[in-house]
Amino acid sequence: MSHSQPHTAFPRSRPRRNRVDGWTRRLVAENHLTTSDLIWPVFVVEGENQRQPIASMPGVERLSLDLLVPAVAQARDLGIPCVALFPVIPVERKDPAGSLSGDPDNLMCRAIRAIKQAVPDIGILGDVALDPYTSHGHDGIVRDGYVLNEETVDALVRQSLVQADAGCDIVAPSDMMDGRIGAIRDALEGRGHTLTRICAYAAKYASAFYGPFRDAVQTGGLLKGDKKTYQMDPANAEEALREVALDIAEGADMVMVKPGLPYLDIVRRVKDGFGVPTFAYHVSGEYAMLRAAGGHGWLNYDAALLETLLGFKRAGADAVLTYGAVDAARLLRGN
Ligand SMILES: NCc1[nH]cc(CCC(=O)O)c1CC(=O)O
Ligand SMILES: [Mg+2]
Repeated sequence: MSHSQPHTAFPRSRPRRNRVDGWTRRLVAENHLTTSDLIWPVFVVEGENQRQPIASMPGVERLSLDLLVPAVAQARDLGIPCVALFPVIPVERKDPAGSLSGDPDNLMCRAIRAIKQAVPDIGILGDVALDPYTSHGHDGIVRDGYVLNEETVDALVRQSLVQADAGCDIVAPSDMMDGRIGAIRDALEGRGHTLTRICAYAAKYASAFYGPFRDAVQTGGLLKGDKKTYQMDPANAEEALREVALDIAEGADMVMVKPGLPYLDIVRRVKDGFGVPTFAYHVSGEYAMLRAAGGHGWLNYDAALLETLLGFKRAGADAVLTYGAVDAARLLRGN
């Protein structure tokens, strides 16, 4: 390309030179998004041949085990390294203590075993929290309106052990109780699960962006009040670093920041400050916003999704949980 220049006052530095064609842009790209950066969250329901759409999450479905297993195999074929499992528990199986969470034959454990048997080469991240199982929708055992810490940790330990026994590769406590990482780590070691990884939702904020997820797992209607006595205040950043430091000291192998886009500053500070594997959760409300705008033709969903995910990488995330993982993997592979 040649353009005539006025011989006065031309810029010697032209950053646009490195943007002039596709191959140069590729050559100088600082960050890359690959299928290896994706964790795909999926919702599991009881029954057979169940494929239930979720109104607030277009493109996402609750799947029964018989349909989940081939979907996970497809994700594996697309190069996605890991799936995150979330069970949808019928309301009549819920109780105030979330007892079903510790049952070795609950839906979650059956899903883990079925996937491990049929698709052994994909990682399974099992969410550890009581909210799918409690009749009040809180992530713990409630007394006098307060979620009890130690009683809840005991339940989370049981839940982690049944999931690890079922073959879960990564247990991921998303509850924000204090001290649970250490308790779970000790229990896993005590049971010989020395290689089970713990991904700590270390900096999880009390967020409005979880709305569609609560539709998906049908806890929204049950939940009274909010989760502000255990999930973090969106105003705080230094506190997130203290939370991460605690979870690493207690034995976490990976840490999660959640939600994603409004908290990219936290992702960057965690990565720079600790250098540990750092994941970010592009949560249901963030996904719903892209889908809604895309559905109206107000933006291009595919392009906005890839740009969003690359933004997570640029902020320092090693992997991103996103409901758009399969879409992104297809786009990255050009099919
Ligand atoms: N243990 C609860 C849990 N695990 C994952 C999400 C939200 C994920 C999303 O919005 O995509 C939540 C919601 C909550 O804290 O109420
Ligand atoms: Mg904590």
